[in-house]
Amino acid sequence: MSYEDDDYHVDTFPKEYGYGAFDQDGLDSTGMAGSDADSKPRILLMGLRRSGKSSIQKVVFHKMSPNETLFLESTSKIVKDDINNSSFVQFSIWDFPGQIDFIDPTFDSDMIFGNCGSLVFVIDAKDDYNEALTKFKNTVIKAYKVNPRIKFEVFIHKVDGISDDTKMESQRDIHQRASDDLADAGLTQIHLSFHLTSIYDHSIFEAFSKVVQKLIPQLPTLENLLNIFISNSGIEKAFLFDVVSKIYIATDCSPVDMQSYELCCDMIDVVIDLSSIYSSEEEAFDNQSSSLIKLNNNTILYLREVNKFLALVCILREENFIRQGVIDYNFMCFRDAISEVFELRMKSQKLPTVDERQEYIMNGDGDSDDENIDDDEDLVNSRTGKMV
Ligand SMILES: Nc1nc2c(ncn2[C@@H]2O[C@H](COP(=O)(O)OP(=O)(O)OP(=O)(O)O)[C@@H](O)[C@H]2O)c(=O)[nH]1
Repeated sequence: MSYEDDDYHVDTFPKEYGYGAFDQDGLDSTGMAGSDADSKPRILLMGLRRSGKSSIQKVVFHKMSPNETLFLESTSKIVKDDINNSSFVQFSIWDFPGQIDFIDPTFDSDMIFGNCGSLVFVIDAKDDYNEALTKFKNTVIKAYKVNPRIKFEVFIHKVDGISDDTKMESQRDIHQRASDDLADAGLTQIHLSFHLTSIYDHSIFEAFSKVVQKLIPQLPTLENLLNIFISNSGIEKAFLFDVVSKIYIATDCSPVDMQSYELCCDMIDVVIDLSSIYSSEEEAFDNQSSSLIKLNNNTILYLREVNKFLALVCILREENFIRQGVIDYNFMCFRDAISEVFELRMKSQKLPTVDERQEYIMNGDGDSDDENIDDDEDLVNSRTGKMV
């Protein structure tokens, strides 16, 4: 099967329940892009050949089953993919061919890195990573020079089948060597984030959740809302999910444990699967979507639709569910607040063009974000004040 094929198998989601056709607006190696994608923050997927970049993008955003990535062909040109599922989650992912040479003077680094939100560098943990680290260093130096606001994320990838000790040792070694290389280049101030990932489990979704969250300016507002919602409703943990990709765009401040996250992901799969098989409605997920699953350990999973793209999935003790009326009422307040944060964002959001962003970076101007955050705080206070 070719990478360019449209009819790759879709895992558990109905095919039409996705982000639409895979946008193959190919870019040439000098990076000329379509104008629409210029306005959205970019996530760049970079790394050596066969490190797993295309597989990650296909599995997380296009529901390809991990086994099918074995048949992906090598990427020969930059491929961009617009993710437009909601006002909160809007970005474009650019998948770079492994062989691209960032040091080549014909590579238009201003254009590529200018509007870049995150640079995800994928390192194959099962391979010798010396060459990958050299490429990583050169890429970071170049990218940072153009745009110091880029978030650098390192995926230590393909860690399936590797023991926990070896994983930790690889992470420690890669972290140390990458930081030393950058320090030698005089870049001690750059913050790198490391994630152990595999497409064969939920780790890739978890890692991508964290990457995407850093690009959502309203994250503190969403977290704040979730904190107040769970503490008023007797809930242990709540995730605000992007339903299509199953990445969580926000959660409350209690630590995330992988098992809880996996349970919530599985619940979304169950709801969408059952709904698409048995529902008479056209959409598998709509404003009536909700579900309750009782586990055999006194725990309840409770899912509610927030809007067309987002679902809130909560984990709570069975005895706290006696107050379902309170939970539902608080949820309504929460949902209203979310939709108002949306509207505020829509109003204030005129995404800057690449040139404006360049100017913004050079001037170090950050006032508009601060104003938006103040507006969001007022909103949180007014809405959560109504919760019981
Ligand atoms: N075991 C394992 N294999 C993986 C994982 N992710 C990707 N692969 C495999 O790695 C191989 C290369 O994956 P690609 O996604 O084509 O790699 P790429 O980085 O896009 O490669 P180029 O397009 O050549 O730059 C495929 O056979 C995938 O099945 C993973 O998490 N675990």
